[in-house]
Amino acid sequence: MTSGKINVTVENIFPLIKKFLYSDHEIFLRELISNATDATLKLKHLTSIGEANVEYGNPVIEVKIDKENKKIHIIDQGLGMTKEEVEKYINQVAFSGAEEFLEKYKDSAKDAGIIGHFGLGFYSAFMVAEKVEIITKSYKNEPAAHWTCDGSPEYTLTESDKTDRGTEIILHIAEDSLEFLEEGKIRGLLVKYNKFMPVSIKFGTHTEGEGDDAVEVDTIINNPNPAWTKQPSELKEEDYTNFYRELYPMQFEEPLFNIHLNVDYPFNLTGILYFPKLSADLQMQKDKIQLYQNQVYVTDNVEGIVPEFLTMLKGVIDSPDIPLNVSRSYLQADGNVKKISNYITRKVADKMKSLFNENRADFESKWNDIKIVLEYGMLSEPKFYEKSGAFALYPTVDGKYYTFEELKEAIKENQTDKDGNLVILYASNKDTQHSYIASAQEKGYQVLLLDSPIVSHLIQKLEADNEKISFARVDADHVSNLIKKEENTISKLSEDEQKNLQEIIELNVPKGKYTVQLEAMDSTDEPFVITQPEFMRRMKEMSASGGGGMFGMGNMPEMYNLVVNTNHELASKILNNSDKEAQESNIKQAMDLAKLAQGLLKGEELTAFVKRNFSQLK
Ligand SMILES: Nc1ncnc2c1ncn2[C@@H]1O[C@H](COP(=O)(O)OP(=O)(O)OP(=O)(O)O)[C@@H](O)[C@H]1O
Repeated sequence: MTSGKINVTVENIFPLIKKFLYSDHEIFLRELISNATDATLKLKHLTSIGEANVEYGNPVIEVKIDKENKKIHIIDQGLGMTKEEVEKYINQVAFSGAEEFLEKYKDSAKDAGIIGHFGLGFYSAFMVAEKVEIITKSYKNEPAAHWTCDGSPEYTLTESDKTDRGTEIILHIAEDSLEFLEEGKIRGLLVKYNKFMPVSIKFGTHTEGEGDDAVEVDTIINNPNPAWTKQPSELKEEDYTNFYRELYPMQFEEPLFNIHLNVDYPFNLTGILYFPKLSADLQMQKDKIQLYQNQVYVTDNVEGIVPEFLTMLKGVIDSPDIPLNVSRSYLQADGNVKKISNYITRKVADKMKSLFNENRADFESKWNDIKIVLEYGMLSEPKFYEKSGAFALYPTVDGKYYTFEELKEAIKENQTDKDGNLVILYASNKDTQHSYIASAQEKGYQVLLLDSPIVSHLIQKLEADNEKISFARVDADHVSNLIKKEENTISKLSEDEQKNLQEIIELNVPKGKYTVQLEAMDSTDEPFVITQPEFMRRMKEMSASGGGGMFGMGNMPEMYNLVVNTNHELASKILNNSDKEAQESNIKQAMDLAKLAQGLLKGEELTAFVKRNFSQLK
């Protein structure tokens, strides 16, 4: 028997491990199963190249709970270790690794985000165990070894009579970790971390068949060959949907699209991303992409790895090339991570383009469910924006879908103003802006329906990037002014009359809230229209949905213009009415109708309006 002192300078490392890793005790199981998997795959490799002269067979990793004796066993059929190897890999190397880890991450260790990702390996067993045994037999023809350590730096190492190849780790669970002896707890951890590990993991047995045919079979926790490890050519659409179910058993909605990621140079990355139907609560949606390294689950927080706009997607990314033992800010500066992020962005753009080209009608039908992600991408990733011209859609209120180029072509004849600017009209709500949409359509204008919360930012960007193009919401001005065609129509009223009319109306309209603006328009255009100037409204919206440079704008009061058509009969009628009361009531009625069309007539005012109009019916 050998006994000795593990070579460490930190006097007693285990309490430290416990303390630092407090919040993530559960990772011990992932670490030990990873080691068992590595040992199994290494043996597979050795047998395949003829270095190990043993039968690889169909190895299984078994996890067993012995509740009575407070023990957990993790048993593999991998390559095992000789006594010398235990000495070398467990006593010396691994321990120095743990020590180095503590030295390096002492200060930042409180950042659980880092700590959980650090493969502390074998020694994480001491987070839950007061004593750990390793009984291991190498594939080489040598006696088995038995290592025991009780959490102090002392260990013993003897020979063992184990005859079958592989390693058994026995954890004597500490009093403060007895929860890990619960079957449900362990099953939960196995499903969380090991659901897709490449070697079968057995946890207990269950009965299959009934009556005389009933047999007891091993319960295998994982799917060792998940869809993302296969080639896209091997998979049918149905396989992708099935894998989505496997990933999110509680999710009942079908995904809209999937994107298979598969690259091995200059970095290694596989995965499948899904576009889900987005719920209104975008925050809830985040962090649903799972990150794996060689089929071992690492985290579902992919911030910094996946471009921000894609964090609303679901699915799996598997890459051994993402450094996880670093802080998030460092991650963003890492060259590989940057490349991975760019690759994913490009793949998503390419996929959108091919979906658009292959089946435009289908793509259009899904546009409303995916536009937020794509519009967000256009705003935040210049590369994505460049490519978006090929698939980004601009729907009209009538359900037609244009690309930006098509749109420009379709409207250039009728919607170019006298200065040569192309004016794109849009509405954000078909119902509340109905009367404005109708007026615009009467003039033969196309009206887009742009209703996502970040659209004001996108419009701003499109205007900045395209010369002589501007966007105006249909209620931004009187329809005759939205797209100014020729010099103003001549006013029927003289300048004095106009001045007079302005005063009369201003007297009857709440001060500060509305700016009265007289305009000479077609006599058939509406007499009173309330508009909301585009610029102020857009800045306010941008500020509300979060955006730099608009600081404070969100708090500005709503600003409206009251546009009065001086060529409409009503203007003359008001002006020439000598009965003050009748004049007032004409203005009041016209004003209320204008408010009604803009959705501003509410509450008490609305009640009074209804009452007044009923009484006029009498
Ligand atoms: N089940 C096992 N079978 C065979 N060898 C093992 C087993 N578990 C651990 N080892 C050996 O012990 C070494 C140390 O393991 P440990 O988990 O501490 O570190 P690691 O696996 O090398 O790295 P990591 O910190 O990423 O887990 C391994 O490299 C391996 O050689």
